[in-house]
Order: sequence, then C-alpha cells, then structure tokens
Amino acid sequence: MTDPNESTPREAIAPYLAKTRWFGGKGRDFEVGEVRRVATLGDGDPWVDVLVVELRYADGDVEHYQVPLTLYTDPERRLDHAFLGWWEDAERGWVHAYDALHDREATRLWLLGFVAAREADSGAGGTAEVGGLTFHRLPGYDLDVEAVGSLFSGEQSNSSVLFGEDSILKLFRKVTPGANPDVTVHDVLTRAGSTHVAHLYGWVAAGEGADEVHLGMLQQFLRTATDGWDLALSSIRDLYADPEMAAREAGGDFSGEAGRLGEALREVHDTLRAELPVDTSSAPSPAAVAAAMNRRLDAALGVVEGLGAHAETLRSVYDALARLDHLEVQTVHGDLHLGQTLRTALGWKIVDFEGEPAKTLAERLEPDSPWRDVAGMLRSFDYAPHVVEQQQADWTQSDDESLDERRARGLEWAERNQRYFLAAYAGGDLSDEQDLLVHAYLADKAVYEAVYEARNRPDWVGIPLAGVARIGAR
Ligand SMILES: Nc1ncnc2c1ncn2[C@@H]1O[C@H](COP(=O)(O)OP(=O)(O)O)[C@@H](O)[C@H]1O
Ligand SMILES: O=P(O)(O)O[C@H]1O[C@H](CO)[C@@H](O[C@H]2O[C@H](CO)[C@@H](O)[C@H](O)[C@H]2O)[C@H](O)[C@H]1O
Repeated sequence: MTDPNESTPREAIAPYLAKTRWFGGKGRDFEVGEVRRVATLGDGDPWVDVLVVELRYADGDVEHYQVPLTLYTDPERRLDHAFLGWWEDAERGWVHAYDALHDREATRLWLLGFVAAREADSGAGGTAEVGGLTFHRLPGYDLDVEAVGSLFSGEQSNSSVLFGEDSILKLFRKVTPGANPDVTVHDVLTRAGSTHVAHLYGWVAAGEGADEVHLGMLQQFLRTATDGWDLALSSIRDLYADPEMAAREAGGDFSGEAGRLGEALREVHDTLRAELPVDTSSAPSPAAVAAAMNRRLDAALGVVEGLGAHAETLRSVYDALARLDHLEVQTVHGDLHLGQTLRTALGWKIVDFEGEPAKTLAERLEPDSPWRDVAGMLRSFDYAPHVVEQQQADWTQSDDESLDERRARGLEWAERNQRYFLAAYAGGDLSDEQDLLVHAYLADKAVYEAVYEARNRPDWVGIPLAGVARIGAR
C-alpha cells in the first residue's frame, strides 16, 4: 500500500472509532467483524452508505455500531477531522470516506427522508422508504426544508445534528434490533401532549419484523434550553462566591427550580403510567428487585475498592425492600440526572429516555419503579457541590471560610434542593414505605455510579462513595 489512508472500510473503522467521543468501547480490546451496508441515501456524488458495524470484544461481548459514511469520488479533501480513508468501491471506483454526520450535504439526505414521510402523511402520520431506510413521521409539524444541518458539539454518547433552530436529529450509535425506548417513550409522551419533553417529529429505522432496528429520531429543537446540570453548577458557584451566603439566599438558591423539576417528573410519570399500563401480574416482586440490587452490588465489589466497607449496610437496606408486599412498576426514564434536563422559557424538559447505557436493551425495556428516577435526581443534587469543589481545587482556604464550612454549605445546598424536589414530586411528605423505596434506589444508584466513575472518571469515584457512606449513616 503506498498511501497510508488507502484501506478498506473494515480497516478504517477501528482507528476512527477510537477518536470519537461517542464510542463506548474505548480502552477495550476488540476487532471489527461484519460490516453491513443497511442503506444508501442519495444517488449523486456524494452519497451516504449507512453501515452497521459488528465489534467483537476480547472478553466475548459483541456490539453493533451505526457508522454512516459520506462518500465522494472527488479526491479533494473536505473534512480532515471526519476523514476515515479511501478505497476502491466495486460499483463506483475510488471513493473517499468521511463520517457523514459532519457533512451537511449528507445530513440533508436524512432531512429529505423525513420530508418525504410527511408528504405521505395520511393524517395519522406517514412513512417513506428511502434507500433501505424507513422514515416515520408523527402528524402535525411542517419541517423547515431549508434548514442547514450542523453537528451538536456537546458531550454525547450518540450523535445529534441540529437543523437550524427547527429540529434536532439524534442518530443512535450503539444499536440493537428492536424498538429504542428513546423513540417509543417520546412517541407516547408527544401524542399524549406532555409539556415536559421535546416533541417527537419522527424516527428512522432499517430492517423489518424481528430484525427492525431503530437508527435515529427527529425532535423539536428547544431553542431556549439551558442544561439543568450547568444551571445547578452556576447556582453553587454563586453560593461559594460569597462566604456569608446561605443556600436559601440570593443567586445561590435553586430550590424553586428543584420544585418545578419535581412537578415535571411527576407529570411525565403520570402520563407514562396512564398511556402505557403495565400488566401487574408480571411485575417483579420486591424480593426479586432486592436480589437484583444485591447482584449489582456483588459485581461492583469486584470493581470498586472502598465499597466493601459499606456492603453490609447496603444489604440491610435491600433486605428492607425485599420485605415489602409489592412494588409498583411502570415505564420510567431509567437514567435520570440533572444532565438529562433542560430549562426552557416554557419550563423544564426531560430528555434521553434510552435508560442506563450499561444495561441491555431487554433490561432497559422492563418496567421499573418510578423511585429509580427520583433517586437519580437526588443523587445528582448530591454530585453538584462535590463537582464544583473538584473544579475549584485550586481554591485555597481563606481566613473567611474553611473547607469544612464550605462543604457544609454545599451539603446544605444539596439537601435543600433534594427536599424541594421530593416534596413537589410526592405532593407532600413521604410515607414510610416511600421513604424506604427512595433509600433503596438511592443505594442502588450510588453503587452503579461508583462503578461508572471507577471505569470512566476514577478521580470522581469518591463522590458516589461518600453518598454510599451517608446511606450507611441513616
Ligand atoms: N430537543 C433538544 N433541543 C435542544 N437541545 C437538546 C435537545 N435534546 C437534547 N439536547 C441537548 O443535547 C444533549 C445530548 O442529548 P441526549 O439526548 O442526552 O444525547 P445522548 O443520548 O447522546 O447522551 C443534551 O444534554 C442537551 O444539551
Ligand atoms: O448521560 P448518560 O446517559 O451518558 O449517563 C451516564 O453518564 C452520566 C455522566 O455524564 C452519569 O451521571 C453521573 O454524573 C453526573 C455528573 O456528571 C451526575 O449529575 C449524576 O447524578 C451521576 O449519576 C450517569 O450515571 C451515567 O449513566
């Protein structure tokens, strides 16, 4: 081979994956297996091949990633950062390949697919078959056909393209046959008129029947949105900027927002419960749920040093859960935290209903306790002051305030917002049983987080471990 970029799709994909933010298998040994072209969009030059790539990990796991490529026969280099390589295509000769989501000529092809589905709208929505993909539309919204696509630059495990300020396309990267809960839950909440999600405009899939795989979804773009996590961190920075200020005072107070978030979550849960009734005869028993929490703890003990000291207390919390008579379950968010909330001019919106990334699709589709989502938010309020403390690590103790005093004010901030959130969600004080449930799901979430941090951000593992220790102290 004379040119280092001359390759095959199989050879080019592995080094490209390693460079992306969205690839979840970084640091693990794998080889690229089958590379399947599931669709081709566009009949000109460039065109897009939608690839689904099989990754075989050394530990035996197999995953599939969606990698759409835009292909040009013209060798002029366009997007260096999104370049994969060049190779000889059986039909078109020498082609130059780029990650399609960085290329606005390419992303326009998805927009046109959704426009075609709208044209086929019978009043209840429409579908269009384009190049091997099926585009589905919900009724009621006319897309801006002229909007230009640009790739979202924030932290993501999938890839989103903004079409002007009109709509946002999220293409799922890790894909599994079957319905993606991000699509199905947004579909239900949109049709039910929920005001606390970005409305779903449509989704795109490949394959049929048991082989159908959801590849992406198009949603309302929330123009005025600010990330809930960023807002919470600013609130804490304001608080810390003035050593005399208490959490309830001035710019540091987030409690009104925390309460409104609690109301938003309750509305979403109520709508999901009404729209997606669960067969109660197949609901898991509290003992089965407690056993699953114990298994998660067992696995975590092998990963996180420092959890062992709290194992006995955690198990006693799960034992109390196991003694309950029954557990109400329903469709939930599954991985709720402040980073999954957006504050808009019209109130709070909740995004990303895919569930915990570490769970299989089958696990993520199982109904769960709404208290899992509540606990997720409570843990997030706990994280926020710790993260600001880590970000301001160069903060030196002043005469005005010791680190302990600052930590106490951070804890006060977290507890105040947890209280407001919880009271608004529950509509008042919690019953003993609800308190026990919150306690158990908080413990399970903190154990999950300890593993997540140990694997992804080892410097942060102390944050969930401190949460676990406080559960022990209750
Ligand atoms: N409808 C929307 N309008 C505006 N911004 C959005 C919208 N949906 C998501 N975002 C932004 O994109 C980020 C990533 O979205 P998310 O659905 O969480 O993607 P991922 O599944 O890749 O993590 C969110 O944190 C939010 O900042
Ligand atoms: O947003 P994802 O679905 O990828 O969720 C994963 O990553 C989250 C971090 O981005 C992680 O959340 C944890 O860190 C947050 C601060 O960054 C904090 O607000 C959350 O409370 C905490 O759980 C999430 O657990 C993980 O699944």
